[in-house]
Amino acid sequence: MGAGGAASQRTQEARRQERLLREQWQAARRQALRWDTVGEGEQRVLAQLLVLTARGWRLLVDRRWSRTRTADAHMLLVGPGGVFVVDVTAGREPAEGHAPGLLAATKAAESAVASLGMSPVAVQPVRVFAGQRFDASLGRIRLLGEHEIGPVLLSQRHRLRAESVRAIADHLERVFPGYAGSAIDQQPVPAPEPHRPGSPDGLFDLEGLRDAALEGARRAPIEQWMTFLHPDQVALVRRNWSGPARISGPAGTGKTVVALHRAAHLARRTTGRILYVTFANNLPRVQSTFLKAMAPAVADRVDFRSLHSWAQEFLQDRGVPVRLHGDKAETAFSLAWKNVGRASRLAALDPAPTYWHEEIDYVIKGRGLTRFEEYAAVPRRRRRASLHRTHRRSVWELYEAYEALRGERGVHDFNDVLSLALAEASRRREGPPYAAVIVDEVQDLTLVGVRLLHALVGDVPNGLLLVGDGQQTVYPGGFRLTDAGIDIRGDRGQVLRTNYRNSKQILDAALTVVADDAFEDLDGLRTSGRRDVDLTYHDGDVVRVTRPTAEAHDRDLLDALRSLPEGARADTALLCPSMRAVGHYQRLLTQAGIPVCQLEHYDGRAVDAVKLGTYRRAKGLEFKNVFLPRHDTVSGHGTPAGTPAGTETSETARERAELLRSRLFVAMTRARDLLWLGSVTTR
Ligand SMILES: Nc1ncnc2c1ncn2[C@@H]1O[C@H](COP(=O)(O)OP(=O)(O)OP(=O)(O)O)[C@@H](O)[C@H]1O
Repeated sequence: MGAGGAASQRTQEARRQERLLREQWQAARRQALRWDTVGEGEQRVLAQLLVLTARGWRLLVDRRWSRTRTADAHMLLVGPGGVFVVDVTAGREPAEGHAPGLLAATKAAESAVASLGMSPVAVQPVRVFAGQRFDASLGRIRLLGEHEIGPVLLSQRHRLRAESVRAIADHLERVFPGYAGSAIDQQPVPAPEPHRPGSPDGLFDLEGLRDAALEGARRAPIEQWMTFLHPDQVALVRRNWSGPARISGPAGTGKTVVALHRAAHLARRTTGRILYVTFANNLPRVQSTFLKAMAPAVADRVDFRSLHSWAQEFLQDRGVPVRLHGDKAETAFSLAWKNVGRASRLAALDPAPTYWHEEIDYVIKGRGLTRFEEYAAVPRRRRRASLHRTHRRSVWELYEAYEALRGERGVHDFNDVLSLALAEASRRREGPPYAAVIVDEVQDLTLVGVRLLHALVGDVPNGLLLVGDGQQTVYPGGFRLTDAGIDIRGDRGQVLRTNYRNSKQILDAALTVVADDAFEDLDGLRTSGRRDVDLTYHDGDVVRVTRPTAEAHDRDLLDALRSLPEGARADTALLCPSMRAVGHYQRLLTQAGIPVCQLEHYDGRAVDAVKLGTYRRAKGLEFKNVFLPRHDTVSGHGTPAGTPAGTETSETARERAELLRSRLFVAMTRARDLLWLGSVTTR
C-alpha cells in the first residue's frame, strides 16, 4: 500500500473512532447522572471512565476496602493498561501529598492481585481533579485533570489481554465487594443516541481521547514478564527486608526480572532515588529500556549505571581528582614486570604476566589490601596457584613496583577509582540520596566495589539488594559477602530455582561444560557445577556443526544465519570468546551483507541486525537464537574451553581453563530456543 493510501485509511479510522466515542460519551453521561451523591464535575469524570468500559475496561465503584481501615478510594479500573486505583475530587491540585487513603487502597489492591502473579508495577494510584486540566505526579500518585484522565488511560501500553482484564476484575470484585446499592453498578454503556451537531460536550475532549485510543492500539503490548511473575517472585518484589538482602539462583531463573520489578516497586514506595548497578557498561542501557517500558512513571527515579562510570562521577561531584588512564597504567605494569617480575620466582609458576597482573587487580587492589601482612594471610578465593609466603613476597614486590611506576606517571587504574570512591563515601556520608541500591551480577564486582555500594546505604531496611550467581563468574578471583561486612541472614537470602529461559536441550549442553567445576558462591557455600534446576517446558535445539577447515565452518555459519526466518535477526546473537574473533566475524558478516549491531551499542530495543560481541559482553542478556562459532577453542591461548576440568597440568592453566568454561557457560545460557555450536577439527 502506498503512503497516500495508508494516510487516508488512518484518517478514516480516526473519523470512525471519533464518531464511536461521541456516541459512547453521550450514553455514559446519562448513566453517570445516576451517581447523584456527587457534584457535576465528578459525574463528568465518571462518564469519561464509563466510556472506557465500552473499550475493554472494567470499572468498580464504591468498594469496601475490607482489608484495611485506612484504605479509601472511589474506584478501581482494570483495563489493557493495568489496574488503576482512582480517587476523584472537586478540589485543586494539592501542593503536598496527603493521600494516605488512596495509597493504602493501592497497597490493598497490590496485595489482592499478587496472588494472581501480578507485579505491583501494574497497579497505579490516580487522583482525578474534576474541572481541572493538568498532568503531574506526586510521589507515586499520578495527578490528572478531568481532560487528561481518559486519554492517559487509553494511551497506556497494553499489558493485559481481555481475558486477564476479566479475571483480575472478577477477583478484585470478590476481594473488595461493592456497597449494596452502589449508585453505579457495572453494566454495559447503554445504546447511544444519534449525535446532534452543536450539542455541548463540556470539558470532554473527543480528539484527545480518539488520538489516545489510536496510540494505545498502535503501541505493541509490553512483554508478559513486565506484568506477571510467579507469585513467589512477586513476594520477593514486595518483601520488607530488615537489612541487606541477596537473591541468587542459576542462570535464567528470573533474578534480573525480580530486581527490575523491585527497583520500580521501591521507587514508588519512596521519594528517593534508586541506584541500579552492574559491572558491565552495556547492561544499564538495556535494563533502563526495560524499566521505561514496564514502569514509565518511576523510570526517571532509577539510575542505571555501570559501577566505574558511577564512581567516577561521584568523585567528580565531590571534587576528588581522578586521572583514570588504563593504557598508561598498563604500561606501568609491563615495566614493573620487566624490572621486577620476570626474573622472580613467579615466572616459574606462570611465565605469563597476565596471571600476576590479575593477582594485583583482583586479590590485592580488588580487596583493598595495603599491607603485605594482610596479603600474606588472605584466602585467595578461586585462585588456583598455591603461593607460599616467599611467592607472596614476590607478588608484593611486583605490586609495589607497579604502584611506584603508576604514581610516577600520575595516573589511576580502575581499582583506584573504586578505592578513592570508597574512601570518599566512608569519609563523608551525606548524599547522594539513594533510598536503595540494587546490584545486578554482583559476582563480577571486586570486594572494594561491593564495600563501596554497601557504604552508600549501609544496613538500612530495604537498602541494599545483591543479585547474582557465583557460577557465572567471568573474572578471576572472588570474595565472600562476609569479607565485605555484609551479613545476610534468614529470609534475606533467597534462591530462585526455576529456569524460565533455556530449553532443556540447551541447559543440558551448557551444564555439561561446567559439570565438573564445583564453585564457591558469595555466601561461601560450595556448590556442584551441575545444579538442580526446575525447567519450564519449552522446546529448543542445540545444533552442532563440525567442519575440517575454518572456511567451511564460517560458510556454514553464514548459511545458518541467512536461513533464519524473516525478522529473527532482531533476536539473534553471535558471541565470541575474544575481541579478535569479534573483529573477524564483524568483517565476515558485513561482507556477506548481514547487518550487525555490536553489543556495546545494543540498548534492548529491537533492531534488525545480528548482535555481535564477546561472551563477557553478553552477561545478563538473552536471545532467541545464539551462535557460538568455534566455541571449543579460545584464540590467543590455544586452551580448549570446552574440555572437562582436570586435563590441564599447571595450576594456573587449570584456573584459566575453568574461567573460560564459565564464560562459555554464560554464553550458552543466553540462548532461549536455538544454540548453534560451531567447531573446527582437522582430524
Ligand atoms: N515468572 C516468569 N514467567 C515467565 N518467564 C519468566 C518469569 N520470570 C522470568 N522469566 C523470564 O526468564 C528469562 C530469564 O530471566 P532473567 O534474565 O531475569 O534471569 P536471570 O536469573 O537474571 O538470568 P542470568 O543469571 O542468566 O542472567 C527472561 O526471559 C524472563 O523474561
